[in-house]
Amino acid sequence: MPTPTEVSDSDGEPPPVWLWWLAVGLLLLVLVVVSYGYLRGSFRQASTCTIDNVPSLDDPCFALCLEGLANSADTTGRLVGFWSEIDDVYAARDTAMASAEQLIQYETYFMTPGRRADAFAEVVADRAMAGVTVQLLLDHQGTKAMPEKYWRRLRNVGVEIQFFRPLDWRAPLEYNSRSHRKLLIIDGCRVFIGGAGVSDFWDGVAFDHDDGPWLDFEVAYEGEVVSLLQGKFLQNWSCAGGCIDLKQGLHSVQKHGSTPLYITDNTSSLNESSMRLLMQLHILAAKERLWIGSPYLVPDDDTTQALICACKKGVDVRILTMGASTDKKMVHMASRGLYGPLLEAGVKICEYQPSMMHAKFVLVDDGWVSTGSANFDPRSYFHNDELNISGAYPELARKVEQFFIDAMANSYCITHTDWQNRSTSEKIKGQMALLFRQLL
Ligand SMILES: O=P(O)(O)OC[C@H](O)CO
Repeated sequence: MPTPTEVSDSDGEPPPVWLWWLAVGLLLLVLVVVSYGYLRGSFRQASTCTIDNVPSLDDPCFALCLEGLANSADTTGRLVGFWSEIDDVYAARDTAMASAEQLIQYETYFMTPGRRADAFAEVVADRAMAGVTVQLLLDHQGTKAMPEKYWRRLRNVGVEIQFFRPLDWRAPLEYNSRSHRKLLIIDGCRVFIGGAGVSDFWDGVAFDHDDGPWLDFEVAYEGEVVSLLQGKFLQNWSCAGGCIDLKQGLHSVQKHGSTPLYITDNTSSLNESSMRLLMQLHILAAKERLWIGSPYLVPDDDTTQALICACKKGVDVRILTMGASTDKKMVHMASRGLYGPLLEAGVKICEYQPSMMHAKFVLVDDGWVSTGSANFDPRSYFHNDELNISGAYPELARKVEQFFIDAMANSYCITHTDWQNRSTSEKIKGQMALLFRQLL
């Protein structure tokens, strides 16, 4: 029988040094991630947003609520285009840019190298060489995959380029707040607003299960709304270091033939959110129908309660969102973790199957519609700069309605039983992702 000393000698080999380093490295990594989450407010108690007695959409007080509560600008505009096939979206933008005579202003979040970025470069370079002022305002994080030589080539032909909020070591946490807007303005008189970045991702090439073009759409307006959006563009352009030259913009445009519209923009703030108030007002004003499109769906508790409340009132509440085709699996897991109470209350949640669903919209009752860059998640509510245009616009509502119906035909609507029976690993992943809910 071995003595205690003999046992200790044979089993007590110290772990190899590399294992210690690995453990220390992992510990540090966890510390950095948790500290980052902590400093960004990931574990904070989310501020509440409960609203009672929301006026109906046809009550003039609803518009006042948008203006006063959700900081929305009251304007007018005419719908001049709607595209829901991704080739058509890029073709419409490229054609409009190619026709510009004085000024192209473009603010976007996401770009990657590829044929879409090449086509974009070709058209803006061509216009710049023809003497058109081209101002590109690019989110630094969302466009970081683009090589420096791409921008150099554009700058060399006179394109003005500013990056929104590059990493600054003196304020590194600000890097979390991005410009998520997608805004193309042509000659100060036509604006394009929609979900698509400038990337081959939208052709469905980048991820597993992504077998077709992404589902998205683009809307174009003319009228006074363009001047106000130019102002929004110039605010961020100036913040990013660009000069505001009013010689070429902010034309006063006739209101004749236009429809009232409301522009809601959101800037980063952990305490308040115009976008959340906008969405909450829409949800609570609905009487018959509330159809929502959002790829990233991480509703806070008050939004969930408002959706449940709408269901209880008899409103037809349906949400179209992404399924297994996703560029952000963690967000999808977090979303699914939150489906339960909504499904139980009767909210229809349908995941688009053929490819990534990326459109962002809210359709309320017969003719009210809101479209733009905002998702239903804390990132759009509290961290990013966003832009949505809303209003009673039956012509646009019909188009978004058809888009929604077509998408639903290719979606799987999850039942409460499906949700309860999801795998243990999905439940665990969902809970892990939700630890960082406020940052998603
Ligand atoms: O952030 P979104 O909604 O513009 O989506 C961009 C995607 O993350 C690109 O992968």
